[in-house]
Amino acid sequence: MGMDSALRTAPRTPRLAGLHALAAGVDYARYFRWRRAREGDPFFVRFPGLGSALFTGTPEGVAQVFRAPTELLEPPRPNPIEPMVGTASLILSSGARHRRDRALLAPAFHRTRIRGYGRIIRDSAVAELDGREQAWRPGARVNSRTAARAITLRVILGALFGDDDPVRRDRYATAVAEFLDAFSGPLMLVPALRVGAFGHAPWDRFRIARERLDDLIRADIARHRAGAAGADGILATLLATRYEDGGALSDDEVCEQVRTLVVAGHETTATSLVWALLHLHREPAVLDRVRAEVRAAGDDDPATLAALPYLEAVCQETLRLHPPVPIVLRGLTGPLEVRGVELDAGDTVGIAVPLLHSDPEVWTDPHLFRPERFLERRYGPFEFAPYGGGHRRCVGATLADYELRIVLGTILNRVRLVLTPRYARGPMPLSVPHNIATGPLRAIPFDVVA
Ligand code: HEM
Repeated sequence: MGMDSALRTAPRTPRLAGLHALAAGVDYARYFRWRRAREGDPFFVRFPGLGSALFTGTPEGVAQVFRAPTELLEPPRPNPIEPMVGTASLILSSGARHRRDRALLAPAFHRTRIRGYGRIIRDSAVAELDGREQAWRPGARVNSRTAARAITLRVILGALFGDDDPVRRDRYATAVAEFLDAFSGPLMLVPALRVGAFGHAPWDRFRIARERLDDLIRADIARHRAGAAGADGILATLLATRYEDGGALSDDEVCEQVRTLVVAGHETTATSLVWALLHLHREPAVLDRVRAEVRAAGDDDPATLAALPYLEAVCQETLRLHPPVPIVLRGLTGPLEVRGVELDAGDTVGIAVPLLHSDPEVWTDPHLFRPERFLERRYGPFEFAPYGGGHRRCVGATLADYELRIVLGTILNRVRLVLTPRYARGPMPLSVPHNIATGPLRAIPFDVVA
């Protein structure tokens, strides 16, 4: 049975599909909960212009998808983020090509290499706290989104290029911000809008911003090829590695992989830092406990911070309640059954991560921020999946985990913050899509008190 014949509970008319898409766009987590409450799991969601997907958010359904034979699963097409990352990107390649490129990229993200990035991560956090005309001095108000983005961009650039050149950093910061801002929600979800209009359409602005970023990346590739750059970064590894048949990535392919890593490795981690800081400063008992653990560790040695169990639990609980990538999609190349629904080649299946992370069968008081749960029990890969799963699980997961703990630990060690009253006590802000990741609707301000 193909997807259409199984569409028993899906919105059927374009008008309804549009309303559903709107509801999902305004508050996707609530929309998912509403569908689960109304129809159970799994259910279909139709995105105008992008097609339908069967969504599941139960460990059983997730296991069926992540355990399916790899040749059955590929990235869905058309893909909302294709213009951002490009078709050569690891995120969008499939089959033998994906296997080959993943094998090429994975060593740069291996546990042993990640430890080497610890110093870059700590220094990036310290530079943000100490630099920029003492933006974090007592009495100052800090925009946590801007600060977190500055730190995570610095980390990924340091990991990519193996050094920290302030001129290049500034150029990239501007180009990446323009690029991300130019890729609006409508451009992502409505492919029909991806047309130019003599340089004035949103699509034109996006392409110009992408070209600007690519110019910077191509200049760095040329510098590396000419031997004028360090050999420690991920870029050097990408350029030096050869496939089994002796072939190598072309400059254009390297450019798309680098653009992918900048985009995938920057906003996701930044948004998690903001949510973690927000929760900690709304929950004094949790903040006290994690700060005591960090202080007792004595200094901000990166490896020590990364190994603190309660700090790790805080980061995991943040990723549970606010998975930055709330939807993980697969296009099918053949038949697959997901919780009793038979899907076929050409169909799309999705994991609704917020549902999985709030499944009452798995999580006690799922709506509460309670890091202790991660110390009391181990959760399996089909219960807790902020990094997706199977053969396409996030290649940067180890780096991201390491980065979250070190940056958060460094901030907690060095400054005392308070939330403005609106965020200290008011309702939690809505989570909305920002480019490749989701994050709080508004920037969350903190006052520095010491
Ligand atoms: C908190 C931070 C992060 C989160 C929550 C996150 C989440 C994800 C998720 C859910 C996927 C899709 C997995 C799937 O389809 O099963 C993914 C893929 C990916 N992520 Fe991350 N990510 C994070 C940080 C990073 C970082 C730091 C990098 C690199 C520097 C990175 C690079 C990638 C790449 C290249 C893929 C595509 C992997 C593939 O298709 O083989 N991510 N990420």
